[in-house]
Amino acid sequence: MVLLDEYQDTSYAQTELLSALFADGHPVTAVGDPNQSIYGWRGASASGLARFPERFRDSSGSPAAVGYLSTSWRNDAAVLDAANLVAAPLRSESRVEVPALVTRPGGGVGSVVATYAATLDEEVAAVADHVAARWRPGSGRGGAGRVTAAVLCRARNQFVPVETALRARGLPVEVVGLGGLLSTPEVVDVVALLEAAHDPSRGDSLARILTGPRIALGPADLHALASRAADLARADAGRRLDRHVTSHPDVRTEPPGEGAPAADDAGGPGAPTPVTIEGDVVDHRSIVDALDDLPAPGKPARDGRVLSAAAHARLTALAATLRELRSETYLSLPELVGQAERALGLDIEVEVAARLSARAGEVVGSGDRGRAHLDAFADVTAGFASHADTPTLGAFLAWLGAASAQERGLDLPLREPDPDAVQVVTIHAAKGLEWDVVAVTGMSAGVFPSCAVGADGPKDSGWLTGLGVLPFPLRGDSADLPRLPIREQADSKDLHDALGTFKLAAGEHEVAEERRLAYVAMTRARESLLLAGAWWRGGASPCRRPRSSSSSPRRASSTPPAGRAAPRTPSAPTVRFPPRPGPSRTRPRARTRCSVAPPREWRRRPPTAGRPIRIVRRNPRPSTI
Ligand SMILES: Nc1ncnc2c1ncn2[C@@H]1O[C@H](COP(=O)(O)OP(=O)(O)OP(=O)(O)O)[C@@H](O)[C@H]1O
Repeated sequence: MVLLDEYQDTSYAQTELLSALFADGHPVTAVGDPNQSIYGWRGASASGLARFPERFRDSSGSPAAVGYLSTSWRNDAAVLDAANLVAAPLRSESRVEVPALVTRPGGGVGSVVATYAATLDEEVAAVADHVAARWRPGSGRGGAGRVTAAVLCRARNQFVPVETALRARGLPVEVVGLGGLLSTPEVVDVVALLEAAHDPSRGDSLARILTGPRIALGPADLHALASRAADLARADAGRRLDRHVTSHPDVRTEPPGEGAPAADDAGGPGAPTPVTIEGDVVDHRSIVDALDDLPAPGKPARDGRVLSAAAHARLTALAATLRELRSETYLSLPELVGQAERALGLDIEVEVAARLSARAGEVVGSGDRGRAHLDAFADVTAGFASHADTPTLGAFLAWLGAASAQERGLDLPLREPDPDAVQVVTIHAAKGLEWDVVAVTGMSAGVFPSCAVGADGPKDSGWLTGLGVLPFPLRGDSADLPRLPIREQADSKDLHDALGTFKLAAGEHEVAEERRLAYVAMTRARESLLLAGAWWRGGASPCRRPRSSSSSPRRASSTPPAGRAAPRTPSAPTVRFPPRPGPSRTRPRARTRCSVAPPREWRRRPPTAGRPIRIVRRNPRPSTI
């Protein structure tokens, strides 16, 4: 018997493979929820479940039998109501019947709270306050009294403000997933040191170490180091030019003196120094080179800047550390990472932070999480070393760079979440997990849902732009995807119209994917769910005009397909948003007229302006939350 779990995340190619293996009447059971299909961007086909009975017929040749697991054993009533409300359009448009989930017998009432703040800072503050008021660590055997909590983010760039706000309230925080791990301070330092050791052009990585607590260079010393790099570059250029012009009579040389590179850089006292053009030397040497070739103590650079004695001593020690790391490339990757950790003194630092936190009764530095971050990174390193074809430092750093840059692809949970820490996690990485208290952040139009919204509704370019998307006509599940019938258009006007129609359909497709993501996020909560957004968010163009609710007629249609039962009307929670900031309110830090809209396309009913927070249901029984 073969059990295929999370079948909604299966791609067309995987279905073909599985069907080649097992579709000959072999007993196969697939379990999945099309409303939780959140990997469409990497080829998963939400309609795969609908095709399963036909593809995997039983031994008698009949389509596979379908059964329903419609009881939610996790979510309390209010949480489930809200999740069902968000999923209602998905159910009505789905090719496979998906009954709304019902609460378990004797399930709790639960609560759903929505808050819409003026700014991002206020939003994360509200989230942190909400979590701090409910989260409790386990006490005694078996973690009695424990209330688990997590903050779910649509994108990793939301992690830092959330984590900062949680830590400010003394909460232990665990950032889940590789992407999150790479943003923890300890791991950032280790990676920066390795990058500086591996690649002399990574002045940016070295700057992180130089300005961190260990080296702590001030602006004047940083400037002096940059001047040293410039001097080295000039000396390089001079040497190159010198070689080049030995037979060129037009190039003038001048004796060393005021304005010349340091003598030790230019071939010794008395050596002629060619005149070079300033623009030629820019960026030829980085501060990594300068660190490797420090001037003598107290010796000024050509522009007169000089490293302080303390800075010179610390930089000399750091240069020795980098040289040592470079000379240890014969070590295995995990050993090299361990060396970098010790070279930075992180092993001692995290231990001290843990002990100070325990003694003070509040979180100092990374509290007791620093060691866990470093251990998790050691696991990642070991995993890479054992699986990669070329487990070199360069390959590892390139892979980490891709993990940082990719918003979703590599963001997998690395280990079981710590039950006594508040998790900060992307929604994709939260799939399959559950907590007593869940806060979903960034629920502002353009952030979550992340689709662009035009005057006619959500729009998306689908496969038309960007090389990362396979053209829909080439996909095996193209029948389930928006079509662009280019060949059927008679003229450019028709083609233009067809493009517009395609972009709207692709926008709807995108909204459906975001809606499934919201459904996944909301169903992670057992008892308490907070939905949070903000009118004004950071970023270059943070403002959008608020849109009317369910503005797209196509999406607003809740008529079920012919022959299918109408979905159960959910007992919709009423959530109100605060009134849109009036013209007298200006965006903090940047004066703009417009504002961010709440995710109205997720709701059937227009919100009524009013109080910012409404408790959906009150829990009449005593609760730990
Ligand atoms: N029959 C049951 N009785 C009591 N609790 C149950 C039962 N089945 C599942 N649960 C609990 O309900 C929760 C959800 O179960 P499970 O994780 O198996 O569901 P799921 O469908 O895989 O969830 P999802 O796909 O949404 O992550 C878990 O805490 C599990 O222990």
